[in-house]
Amino acid sequence: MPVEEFVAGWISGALGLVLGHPFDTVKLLGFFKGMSFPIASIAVVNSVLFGVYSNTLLVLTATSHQERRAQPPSYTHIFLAGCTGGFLQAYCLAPFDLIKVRLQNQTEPRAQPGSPPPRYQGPVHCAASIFREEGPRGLFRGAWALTLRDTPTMGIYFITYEGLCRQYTPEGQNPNSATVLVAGGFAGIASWVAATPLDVIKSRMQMDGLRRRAYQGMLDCMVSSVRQEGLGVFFRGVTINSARAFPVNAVTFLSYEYLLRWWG
Ligand SMILES: C[N+](C)(C)CCCC[C@H](N)C(=O)O
Repeated sequence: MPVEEFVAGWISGALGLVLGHPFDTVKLLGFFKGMSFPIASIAVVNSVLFGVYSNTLLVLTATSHQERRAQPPSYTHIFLAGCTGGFLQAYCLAPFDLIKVRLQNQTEPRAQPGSPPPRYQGPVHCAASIFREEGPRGLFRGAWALTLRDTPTMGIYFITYEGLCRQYTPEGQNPNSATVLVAGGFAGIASWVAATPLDVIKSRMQMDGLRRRAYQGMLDCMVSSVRQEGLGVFFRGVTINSARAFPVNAVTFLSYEYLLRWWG
């Protein structure tokens, strides 16, 4: 099984993430607060995404990464491989994402002296507390919403990337850097716009129970969010998600493409 894609996915994901982190934390105090944890987690998550994507294409089309420029896979195959990658990476991402959301949501108390100390002291403490209080399943709170968010939208991600690259590249050639950056950036925006409604629900499920409110499940969370806040709730954060998505995914795809080219 080719492993280059796993390694390239890891490195490129980490590079993209450094760029995106300030956007992730923009509502909060310190911009680069908690950077080492996401870097460590992206190692697993992005390499699963790109590794599974590429190996699924290998199974579906019997072409390796190197052969795919000359024999481009169909969009159906690209979509299916993207969904498969998205599905599996969501499962790996779930505990990391839960911890990220929990930690980011407790940043405010720092500002007020005399307020109670934050519940979690850091990522390891957060994971350990959840594990102790709720067992291993607690670490997968919101995982279903996350999987639903990422499976189709990762298909959209790769289709947009490939589609734009093909549009602006002469047949049989590799896309140039400008094309890769723009296609990667728009792939990020397209998939994040589509992912935002379930992203909102996912984050609410992950915070559920901590601040009194307890949802019965994902559907209940959707219905009560819409009842209280209207349909606009599904687009909460869409602008910041898109602003973040462009640079993050431009850099991710650029480094991914070039690492694979260097390695032959
Ligand atoms: C599927 N979904 C839209 C959620 C993510 C697509 C892009 C993934 C990338 N690591 C990023 O963080 O932007």
